[in-house]
Amino acid sequence: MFLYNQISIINLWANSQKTKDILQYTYYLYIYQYKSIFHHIQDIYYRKAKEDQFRARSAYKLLQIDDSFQIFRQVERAIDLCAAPGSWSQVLVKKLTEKNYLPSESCRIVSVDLQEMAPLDHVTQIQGDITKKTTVDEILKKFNYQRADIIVCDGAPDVTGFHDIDYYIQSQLIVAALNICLMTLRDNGIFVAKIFKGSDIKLLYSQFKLFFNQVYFMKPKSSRASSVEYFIICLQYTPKISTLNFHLYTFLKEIEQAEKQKQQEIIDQETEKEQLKYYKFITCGDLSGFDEN
Ligand SMILES: C[S@@+](CC[C@H](N)C(=O)[O-])C[C@H]1O[C@@H](n2cnc3c(N)ncnc32)[C@H](O)[C@@H]1O
Repeated sequence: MFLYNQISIINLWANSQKTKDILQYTYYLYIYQYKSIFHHIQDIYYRKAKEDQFRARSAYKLLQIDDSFQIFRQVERAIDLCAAPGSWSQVLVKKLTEKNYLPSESCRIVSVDLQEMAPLDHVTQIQGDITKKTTVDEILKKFNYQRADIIVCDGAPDVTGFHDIDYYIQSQLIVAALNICLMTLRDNGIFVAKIFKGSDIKLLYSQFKLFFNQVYFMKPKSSRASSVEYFIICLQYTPKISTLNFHLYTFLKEIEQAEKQKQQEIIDQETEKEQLKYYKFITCGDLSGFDEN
């Protein structure tokens, strides 16, 4: 009886604990939703984007970068990397239209993203990964092998919450974007990309300085103060050295890969040989009646 009472008290306590947990969870969910709705209502750029029919408030970041650096002064062909949902592409369309470079029969804006993006007039879309060489080939094909005047990249990985991993993936996107520049950007072209605060700014500066005459960092005022994002703005691309560097880099990489492959083949052959080795069968146990020959 005593034991039964104890069990029912524990059950009662556990049930009340569960209800408490559920109530607490619902409360947090409610606060979270309320906060994010409130955040949007408060956010002037969110409202402005709705009014100006931009697909995302990020459009203003690119517009503000342009206000400071006049990045669209001589732009006829543009590449938007990591473009979805497409507000930067909308800015590109707007800027090229102002200069009467659009509409045109030939392709002038190419946008790439892993995700499918709703169609946009004057924008040629590629659904692909910017870290893949095939994507670069596709971009070049769309431009009929002509080079771009500007490349923008607002790439951001799906944040895992593990800072090191997030920074690493973000930096890989920048490396991929830079590789695309090396293969598709014209002499004196412009490159703009999102970076994360906490990235090694000095290192980034010196690396990009190898390829561009001018390198700047900026946080547009439409970028939330709480966000870790910054932008790198690179002007006057100087392909002479960089293309050579890049070819040298790919050449060395190819050699490295070929060597790795060769080593792997040798290892595979060795293992296969080991496995095929003939082992003499030795019987064990009572061998008194056994004649080997
Ligand atoms: C912040 S959003 C870009 C917003 C966009 N600039 C705009 O204004 O609408 C980041 C995008 O990066 C894309 N992305 C992340 N990794 C990528 C990759 N490896 N290749 C292509 N796109 C990638 C994501 O799919 C996502 O749509």
